[in-house]
Amino acid sequence: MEEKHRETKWCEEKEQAEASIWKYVFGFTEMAVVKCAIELEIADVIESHGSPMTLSELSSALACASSPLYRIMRFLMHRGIFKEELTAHGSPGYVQTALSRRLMRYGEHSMAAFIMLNSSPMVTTSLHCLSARVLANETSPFEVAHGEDAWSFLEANPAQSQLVNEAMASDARVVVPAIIHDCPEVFDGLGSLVDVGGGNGTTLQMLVKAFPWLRGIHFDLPHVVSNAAAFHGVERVGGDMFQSVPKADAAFLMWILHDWGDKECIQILKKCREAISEEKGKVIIVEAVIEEEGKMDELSDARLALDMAMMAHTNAGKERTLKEWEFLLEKAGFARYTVKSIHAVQSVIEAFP
Ligand SMILES: C[S@@+](CC[C@H](N)C(=O)[O-])C[C@H]1O[C@@H](n2cnc3c(N)ncnc32)[C@H](O)[C@@H]1O
Repeated sequence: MEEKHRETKWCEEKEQAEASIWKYVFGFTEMAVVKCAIELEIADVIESHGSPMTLSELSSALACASSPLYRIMRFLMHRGIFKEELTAHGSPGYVQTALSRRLMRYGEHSMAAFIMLNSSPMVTTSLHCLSARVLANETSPFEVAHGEDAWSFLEANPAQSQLVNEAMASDARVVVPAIIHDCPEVFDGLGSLVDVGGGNGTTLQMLVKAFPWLRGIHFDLPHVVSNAAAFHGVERVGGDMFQSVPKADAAFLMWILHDWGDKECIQILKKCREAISEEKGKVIIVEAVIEEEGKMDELSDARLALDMAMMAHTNAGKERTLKEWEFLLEKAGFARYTVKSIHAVQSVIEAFP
């Protein structure tokens, strides 16, 4: 009886594998089709049409042939990215979903820039070299692919640097409202905030707008800060966080520490600790916290994929478990910390001197 049960289970597993393997055979295709939809601005065109849009209306708006467009839309509809509804004349038309709105170039919660970055040759070439890192731990796939580390490469390639900054900004436009909504108390009592590695300044602009009592200091590498737009209430400072961090009541680090190994993180955190005020000071870290087995949620896949991205694009960066965060904070001399979950891939960790 038990033998029979085992055999049935094995057959079911084999059948499942036959279907699941195609997900990997065509894994990149899904990304390529979504990238194609972003390049054509399909979601933006359907959004501005404002009602179900027929294939012929869509193809004339995009000035393209209807037959390849039909096949692209069939693929995207099958994945639930667009939906079909009848037009006022009873013809089938395409409409947006919450997911397709994320593909709009100019939408409020657009993640188009992040997809454009992750499907760009700069990113995919280093992902192709992931095995080099596994075979020799010190090897950086990014360096194997591009001949230098990501920061030197980006400094020498302004167009690629812009691609990264736009991608980060698109994530910031999603996660910063979640922070403001889910834990506004984090900013209570603070007079000034330095955003360490603030990218193109999007995050700090949103924080200063939401908490107008904050004086913002946008701190990043000189070539990054010099390309960021000026914003009322925000001072721009170029420098190196490994040397020193501008003084403020609190330091804010979003998607910074996961770029670095433990030794560098401790160095950055110590510089932040020196920069903040001793009484009301704190360091606010916005990063993923990898869950222990069995405590996964619907964003766990994204956090683990991000860890693979860190393995591919940085020398020693990684996503960290709570125990690993605790280790870093203790080594950097912080007395205590709290962790707040928000509706995002990241959590908010507050570390106090
Ligand atoms: C992944 S991006 C995060 C950007 C931003 N915090 C966000 O979440 O949108 C990492 C940032 O760290 C900055 N960075 C790298 N090395 C740095 C250094 N030594 N000093 C200051 N900033 C640095 C990069 O220029 C980049 O803007």
